[in-house]
Amino acid sequence: MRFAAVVVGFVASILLTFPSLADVSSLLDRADKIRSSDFSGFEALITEIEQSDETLTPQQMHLYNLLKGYQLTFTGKVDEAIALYQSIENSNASDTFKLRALSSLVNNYAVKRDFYLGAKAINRLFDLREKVQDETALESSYLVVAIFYNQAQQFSLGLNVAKQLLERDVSNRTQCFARHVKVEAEFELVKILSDYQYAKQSIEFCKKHNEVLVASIIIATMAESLTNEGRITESLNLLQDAEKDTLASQYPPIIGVFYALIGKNYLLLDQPDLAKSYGLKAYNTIQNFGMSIALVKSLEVLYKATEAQGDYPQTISYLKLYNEAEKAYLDDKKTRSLSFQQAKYEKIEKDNTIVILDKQNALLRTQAELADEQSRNNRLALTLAITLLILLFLWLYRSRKIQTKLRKLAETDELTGISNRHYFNDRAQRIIEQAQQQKQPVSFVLFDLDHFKKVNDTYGHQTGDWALRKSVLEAKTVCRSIDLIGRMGGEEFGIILPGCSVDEAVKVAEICRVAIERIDTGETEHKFKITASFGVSDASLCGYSLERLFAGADTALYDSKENGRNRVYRYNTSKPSLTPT
Ligand SMILES: Nc1nc2c(ncn2[C@@H]2O[C@H](COP(=O)(O)OP(=O)(O)OP(=O)(O)O)[C@@H](O)[C@H]2O)c(=O)[nH]1
Repeated sequence: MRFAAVVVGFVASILLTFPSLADVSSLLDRADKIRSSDFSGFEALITEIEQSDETLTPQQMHLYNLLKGYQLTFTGKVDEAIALYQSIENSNASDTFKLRALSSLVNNYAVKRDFYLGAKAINRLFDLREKVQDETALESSYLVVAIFYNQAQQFSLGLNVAKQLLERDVSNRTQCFARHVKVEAEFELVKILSDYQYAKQSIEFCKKHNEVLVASIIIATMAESLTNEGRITESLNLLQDAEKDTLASQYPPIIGVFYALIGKNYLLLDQPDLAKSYGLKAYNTIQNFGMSIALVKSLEVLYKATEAQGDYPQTISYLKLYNEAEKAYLDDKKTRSLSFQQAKYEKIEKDNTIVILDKQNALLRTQAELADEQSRNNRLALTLAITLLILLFLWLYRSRKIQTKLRKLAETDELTGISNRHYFNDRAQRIIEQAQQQKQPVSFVLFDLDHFKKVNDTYGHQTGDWALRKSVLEAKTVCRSIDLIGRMGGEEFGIILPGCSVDEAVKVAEICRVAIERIDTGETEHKFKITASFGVSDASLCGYSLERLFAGADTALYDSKENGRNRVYRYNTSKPSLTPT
């Protein structure tokens, strides 16, 4: 309690006046610098800022709010200060500003003795500290936490943070305060200091850097430790040497402790009168300051001194007051510790919940990743299957094409593009069978180019090939789609005409003969005549047999050749069916 107020309230008494400053920004910076060393100057600057016409930027507004909060705390408006700091914490201020606000919040909760909310603010402060680089804000946050821990009776924690702070390159003021926290924590843990040398150095350090009040507090701690060890005279000397400085601080809680400790030492030296006078000094200093350890100590000295003096009525009244003050003090101590523990366990519970949630999230993430992986695998498998299918399809298509090509090659006469004899026979056989089943007529025309050897011999083999292709083309033009034309070999061709009687077939043959006869050979650059001789048979004459139809047509063709060529003969007659035009 005594120290929380010191942190926010200790100021130098020198009042500085400032010349009118150029802009709000420099006013804010100056106010920030002098706030703990010159409170009056600081307040003057705050008033100047408030009266300025300048509009504050958001950053300047955050700094102004921080400083305003400091002013509110110092003037006892702790609740208002807390509300302001909370608004900074929840604003869009930078992390450094937020850390400063949180440090001040912790400090204000300590002043308010609300150790539960203070401990909760410390948890938020720890989270934020990771993100802040500003050394001054960090240093100040460590110091506030260290002091808060001691206030909350968590001396091991206070000692730890003070040690961390002393390892850093901190300001002299912070070092002095951290040294005090360390000495106090060590003392409170075992009630006897182990290192008086360190305590002495700390007193000297703080005095050297004008932190006289903090030096007095360390002196009080050291003196109490000496008293506890039975080193009464040393304790008394230490306290009396520092009495003047301590009185100059005008800070009742520490003056009260000093007097009470001197009184206690006199008690132990069997000097109850002196003990009582210091006990009274202590009591008078502290009695209106509220509950404090100084009050408890002063009443203890008073009831023991009056008891030693034999003034029992006084002893009873002091003892009554002592019991009340001690009970209140112990209750307060217990409450501080419990409040802190409650916040601590709530944090542990929250952290555990976060750990569980994190684990659940990790599990969900793993499941999602697995599902993702599975769907990726499925997609991959599908793509692979589709690719394989496409490849298979392409392969089938290609092999089908090759097969078709091969089959075509096997079925087709290369030179003319019509069916070769083998394929012609196959298909003709089926057409004839079908005609027989349907009792339909079917005819067969066989034709052979005349004196073709002479064409080859006279105009060359290539011209002969041309004549063969051209004759076939002409023959095809007279054929219907259901007719089948094929090359029987050399310059001999056959046509199967399903549904045609021999008379109709003779007419078709005649048209074909005329068409071949009319071929213009000009494009070969040779002028010659192409003619062909025809023999026609049909199923009514030869029966439904390819062999017999062929033989019949061949006989007629022979007759045609024998009787002058370039004519159409039908089987079984001795005269030509039609004469050449
Ligand atoms: N240019 C060419 N000539 C062929 C082809 N196949 C057969 N020949 C020729 O056709 C000619 C057939 O001659 P021949 O059997 O004596 O019959 P022709 O000369 O037509 O006499 P006739 O049939 O009695 O009118 C031969 O000279 C063969 O070499 C071919 O694919 N191309």
